[in-house]
Amino acid sequence: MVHIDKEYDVIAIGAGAGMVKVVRPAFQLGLKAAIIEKGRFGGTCLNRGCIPSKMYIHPSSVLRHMLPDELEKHFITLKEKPTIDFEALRSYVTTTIDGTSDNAERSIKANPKVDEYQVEAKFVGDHLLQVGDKVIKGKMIIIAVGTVPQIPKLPGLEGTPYYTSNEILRLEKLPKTMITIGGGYIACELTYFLKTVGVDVTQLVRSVFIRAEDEEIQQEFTDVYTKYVNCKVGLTLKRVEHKDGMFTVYYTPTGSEEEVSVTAEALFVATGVTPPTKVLNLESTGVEVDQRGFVKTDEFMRTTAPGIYAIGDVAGKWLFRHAANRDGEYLVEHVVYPMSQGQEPKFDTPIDYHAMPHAIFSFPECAGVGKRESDLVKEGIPFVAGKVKYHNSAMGGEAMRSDHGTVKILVHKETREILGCHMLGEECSIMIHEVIAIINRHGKLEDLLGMIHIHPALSELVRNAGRNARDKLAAEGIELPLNLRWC
Ligand SMILES: Cc1cc2nc3c(=O)[nH]c(=O)nc-3n(C[C@H](O)[C@H](O)[C@H](O)COP(=O)(O)OP(=O)(O)OC[C@H]3O[C@@H](n4cnc5c(N)ncnc54)[C@H](O)[C@@H]3O)c2cc1C
Ligand SMILES: NC(=O)c1ccc[n+]([C@@H]2O[C@H](COP(=O)([O-])OP(=O)(O)OC[C@H]3O[C@@H](n4cnc5c(N)ncnc54)[C@H](O)[C@@H]3O)[C@@H](O)[C@H]2O)c1
Repeated sequence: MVHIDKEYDVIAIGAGAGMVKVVRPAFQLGLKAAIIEKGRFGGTCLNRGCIPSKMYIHPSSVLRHMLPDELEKHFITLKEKPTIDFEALRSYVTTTIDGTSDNAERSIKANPKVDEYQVEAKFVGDHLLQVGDKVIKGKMIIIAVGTVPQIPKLPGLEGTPYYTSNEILRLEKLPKTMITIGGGYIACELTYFLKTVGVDVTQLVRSVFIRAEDEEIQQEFTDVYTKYVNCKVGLTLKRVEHKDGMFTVYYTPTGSEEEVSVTAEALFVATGVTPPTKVLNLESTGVEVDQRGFVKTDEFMRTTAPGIYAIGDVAGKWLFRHAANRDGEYLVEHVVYPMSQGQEPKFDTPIDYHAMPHAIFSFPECAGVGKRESDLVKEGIPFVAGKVKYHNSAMGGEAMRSDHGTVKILVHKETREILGCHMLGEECSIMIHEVIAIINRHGKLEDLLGMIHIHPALSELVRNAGRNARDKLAAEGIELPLNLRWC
């Protein structure tokens, strides 16, 4: 018989979304709650993810706008080459994120309504967790342990001082030269930042960039990105050598047997993420994981063990902070709040991810929501794709003089429901939001075109893509409601 030191209504493992989105509302609703966190409060997003990366990327974008080509376009000359004080920026980033994390932890420590265990948790039974020398029990347990960098089995790599995003976001000094491995979100965002602040980077991409993106956007991203960053695309990595402080990565280009290599001072490995579920000792519970170690959950975030839930990255569905947040909000509405009222969980409406958006904060920037063109083709849904280029708008063209950028909007041919939208170009992570609102409400083309768009804001591009979809519907002889024809 296991001795139980303390019992709770709600316990979350992981102080990212688990803390802010579940444990905090739980104790605010009067439930007995505990948080277990082995590292810093705030999880990946605050300490080594979204926040520090954007704190580096934004100044990089300011600097990129000062590149001679950009300035000449707007008839500006700069007498001296702009430089970035990396040490000052690094210090600002580190102090800000560490301060926010420390404050969050301090406020939890000072709060008598919640217990904090600063250890690595592991299960010792379905509702039992070992936290240091104590065993605690939770009626409801939320696994919110996120993901960690995944390292490929590449001969010669293990034991070398390569960087992952964790180290890149804490760099004390910029390397002069660097090799990046990977073509996903992390590789493209952080390599963009490093290249812009002056690191001579070569990026090695196995097959394609940002593979989950709508194909057309992916192609334009590749065209623009590879003009900005030196990339080798389409290859098989062979091995890594670390000698005299230098990394050499050997690879064969696709279709060739000949081994080639690239050498640099630093190596950045950005080849995906993996869930840290092995240490959780899930074998002592009924919680099952899939082949990659992600916790299996249903559409109510229930694991295969009653009363145990998984949210965020570890559930392997959507690996975004805004997704983890929504998972937490859903659990509070459907399980935590009813529990605080002495009621059973409400498993009536599954979580709705159909309007899950994303953005890639690289150069170029991309954003999307809903179905891709290839999804609609595969699903046999009749649609038209309304498209517009940035330069075909007053702001994107005449004012900003954009040489790239697209907005594409996918509309159901019969119902005119907006099914997806994909963008590439300046500020598209902001522009996408009007379409998120429409898709979220299963809105139609007339909902977009009926809105008055501010002239000549960049958002007119979204409307113009909608107009293009309308014209395509009309060209196919599809009868349109009167209010659509002149918008
Ligand atoms: C470089 C980078 C940039 C990113 N940029 C963005 C972005 O711009 N926008 C976006 O939406 N997403 C971004 N992401 C992804 C985002 O960070 C994650 O989707 C999000 O943080 C997941 O939240 P989570 O709560 O599921 O897990 P996490 O935030 O990872 O939190 C999990 C916590 O659990 C703790 N933990 C793990 N195992 C245990 C254990 N056994 N016991 C106790 N504690 C444990 C960890 O220490 C961690 O603090 C980025 C990620 C990276 C790496
Ligand atoms: N802006 C954002 O929202 C944002 C930013 C960063 C990260 N994230 C999240 O973090 C997750 C992880 O990002 P990521 O970039 O690590 O993963 P990813 O899955 O986006 O990209 C991984 C890349 O590594 C490559 N790769 C994998 N194994 C390889 C191997 N053995 N050899 C060569 N290349 C290999 C893949 O082909 C791919 O290009 C993303 O899925 C995303 O959801 C989001």
